[in-house]
Amino acid sequence: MPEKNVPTSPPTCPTDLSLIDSTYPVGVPLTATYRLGFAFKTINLRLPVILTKIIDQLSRDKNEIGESCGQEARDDVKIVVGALAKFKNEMVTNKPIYKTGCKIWDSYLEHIAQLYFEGVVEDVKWYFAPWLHVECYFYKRIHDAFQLSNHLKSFDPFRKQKEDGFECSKKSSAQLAEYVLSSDSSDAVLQTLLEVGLWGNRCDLSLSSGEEVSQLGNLVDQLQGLRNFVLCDESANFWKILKDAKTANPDNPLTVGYVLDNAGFELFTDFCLADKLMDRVDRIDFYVKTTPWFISDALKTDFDWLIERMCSGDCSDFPVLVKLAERWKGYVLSKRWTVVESEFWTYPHAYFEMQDADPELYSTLTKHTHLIFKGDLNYRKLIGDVSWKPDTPFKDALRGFCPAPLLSLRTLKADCIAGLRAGLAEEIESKSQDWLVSGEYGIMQHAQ
Ligand SMILES: O=P(O)(O)OC[C@H]1O[C@](O)(CO)[C@@H](O)[C@@H]1O
Ligand SMILES: [Mn+2]
Repeated sequence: MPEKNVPTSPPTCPTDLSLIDSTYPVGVPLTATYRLGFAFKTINLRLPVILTKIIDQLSRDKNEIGESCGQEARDDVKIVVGALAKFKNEMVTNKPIYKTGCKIWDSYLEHIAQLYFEGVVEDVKWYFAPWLHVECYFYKRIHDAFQLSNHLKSFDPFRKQKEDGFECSKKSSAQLAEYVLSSDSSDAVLQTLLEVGLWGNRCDLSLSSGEEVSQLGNLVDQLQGLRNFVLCDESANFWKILKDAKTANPDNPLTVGYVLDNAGFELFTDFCLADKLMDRVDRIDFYVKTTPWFISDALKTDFDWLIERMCSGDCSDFPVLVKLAERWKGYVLSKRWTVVESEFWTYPHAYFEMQDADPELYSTLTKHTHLIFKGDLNYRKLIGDVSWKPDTPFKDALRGFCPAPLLSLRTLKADCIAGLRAGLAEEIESKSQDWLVSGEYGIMQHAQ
């Protein structure tokens, strides 16, 4: 690991509430301290908007919630809204990141305080703490507000947006389904679906603060035009490892650990890729979150909903969707597709910390022939949300995390990146100033 690129010493996080009018220096965890970084924009603008939307939506829907969950649930709405409003005030006034009473979170907070704030927990504040920690804490606190209620503990404030995300992309989904059903399992088709999976990641709802993002048009037809926007394509290693593993041990079951990101259209693209992958591997384990996360992230309920929805009368206009979903149901029933829930994905930890924080999950991941990590947040956690020099080797940025060979498919929506060839970042920057956060560019990076 080249010492010069690794942020061994913590950044100086000013505790005098002064922000810095620049973007991040090299080698520090991203924080909102730097006014010109995307972290600042997120904490200053995007997160308050997301929270306000939840509060408004709950207030608007309280009668409906009362009708479907009972009068007491209607009263619960008031409790949750009160807690969220108080929480919003903490955030916008840069209060400390308070303890939550949850051991794993509280000790992580102490760890952050030790690393960056000389152990003073009260100094870990919204604008000065590492962005990754703060943004994860944001969703944890939203979830905690619902835990104060009696009847809304498992209420998902983002469910409707996630479902709408798929509904609005139905036509494109049907075109993709047609492609999947009518094509063979050649290398070219599999590569096409890998790229489809990559670009499916443009459809997250967090970047848009919850505004509808749908796929329009036939994604397969759009791939040619999108190829110039792939900044790093190491996907050949993925296919090679699967092939070599089969040749070396034809009787050993091959499995892929597929760490999902967003529900809705992105999940649909993941299923299309997984469908064709079944000709190469024996089993795919899909890793999902356990609580509503970054608006559109997939839960087990979203996984099940999508397949059910496709089989239901609501998709009868698109028989290809029904047909494909029947096949996917079969994979689930035969356990060739499994859903694995783990709380670790909703911890604030970067992945280089997984082995200590959740040795069991780490060891489960080591058993896969290959791993796929979808999306921007997974990428941020892979490289520790650090402002690496963009040509830092991806493997170095992982800081030892590599439980099995892994492929990251990510469209760029946060200002951290590693693994680019020297000079490329500058080239792209001269064409598009917001290339790191616009979601226009993508990477397929591999490590083993
Ligand atoms: O769904 P993804 O691809 O992980 O994206 C999540 C989004 O949330 C962010 O973490 C910022 O809110 C960005 O990194 C990204 O825009
Ligand atoms: Mn997401």
